[in-house]
Amino acid sequence: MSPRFDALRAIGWPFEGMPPPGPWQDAMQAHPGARPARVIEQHRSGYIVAEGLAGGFAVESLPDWQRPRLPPGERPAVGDWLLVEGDAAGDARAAALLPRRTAIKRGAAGEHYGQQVIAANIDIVFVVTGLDGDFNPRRIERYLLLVQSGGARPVVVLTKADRDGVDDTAARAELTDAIGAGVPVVAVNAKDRGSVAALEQWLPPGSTAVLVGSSGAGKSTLTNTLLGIEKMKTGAVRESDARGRHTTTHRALIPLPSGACLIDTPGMRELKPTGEERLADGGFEDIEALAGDCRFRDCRHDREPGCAVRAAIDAGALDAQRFANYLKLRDELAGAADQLATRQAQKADERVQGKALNKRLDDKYGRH
Ligand SMILES: Nc1nc2c(ncn2[C@@H]2O[C@H](COP(=O)(O)OP(=O)(O)OP(=O)(O)O)[C@@H](O)[C@H]2O)c(=O)[nH]1
Ligand SMILES: [Zn+2]
Repeated sequence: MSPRFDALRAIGWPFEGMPPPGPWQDAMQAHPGARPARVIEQHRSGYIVAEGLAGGFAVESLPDWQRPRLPPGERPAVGDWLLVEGDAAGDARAAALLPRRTAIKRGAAGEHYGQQVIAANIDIVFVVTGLDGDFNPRRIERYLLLVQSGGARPVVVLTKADRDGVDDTAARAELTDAIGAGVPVVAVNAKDRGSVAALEQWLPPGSTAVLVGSSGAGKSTLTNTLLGIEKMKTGAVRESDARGRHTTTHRALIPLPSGACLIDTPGMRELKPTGEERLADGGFEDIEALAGDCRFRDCRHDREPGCAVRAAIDAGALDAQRFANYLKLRDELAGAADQLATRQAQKADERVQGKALNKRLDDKYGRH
């Protein structure tokens, strides 16, 4: 059966039909009986995938993906494209994972590789922040680190620009100080179609976007405005919900009129920077590269002789403020890494104690 590319396109298939020559095409030719489908949920023994907008179906995982020590890059995640064989209504099986283009990763305590892929093949991440009390340049900076380290492109969306007393010029200036000028920043009224249309330039057909940001930042409002639906389950509904939550999470892949697709899963909604993001991948590559030229491998770039980083600052090649941000972040990351190590040590300890307890029970009552 040949793939239905039109249907796939609506859920983010990045080509107009067959992939061009390259690894995707090779994989498809190596599995001529299989067809592409996109992962929308990840479960212990398999995946829910979609071949279009009509419902998902279960596929059995490849045994290889069940190995506990599999590097995170090799286990499919939400947003990945699989090649699947068999009947969607019955015995569908995964045959291969198509190479991943981008990944949003997060440090995960207890994972062997310390990292977990939250979503794959995301082109654009809208980092959504309200221009009200929610506004916090440091938090935005953390999100950017998280996004850029996986290869996705971030765009900062400042919502509630229409609110009284909001000064988006001042907010932008503050933000540019923190993150530099390389990342687009757009201020919008998330409820207004004309205003939100400014985001469409990042939403071409076949692309995949996600919205991240704190609760109340305006993600649902933006989603609905992008969809052209005036009111769905946003604030008004939520206020009547005792648990303070609404339910947009069951729609994992949302096709937009622009031809792009939004991924909205609980994992994405809860995406928060942990502090374990890697500096080298997160927009500080230049500084890390400079550090490689310092005379001492453990140079703190403080007063050490032969410090390439200081030399670059003195020569005006590196902005002192960016370097200060880098140092702050580096200290925070070191703190987070310490905490992580402590947690992992505790876990290992608990496991050992658990085993000892099991053994005592086994000795007493026989194997259980
Ligand atoms: N005036 C104005 N209100 C907005 C704007 N964006 C969001 N709001 C309001 O802010 C409240 C929260 O917005 P939501 O879209 O529910 O926020 P969310 O990010 O989806 O929140 P969670 O679902 O909890 O993650 C709602 O009452 C929205 O109407 C905006 O640009 N302007
Ligand atoms: Zn140095």
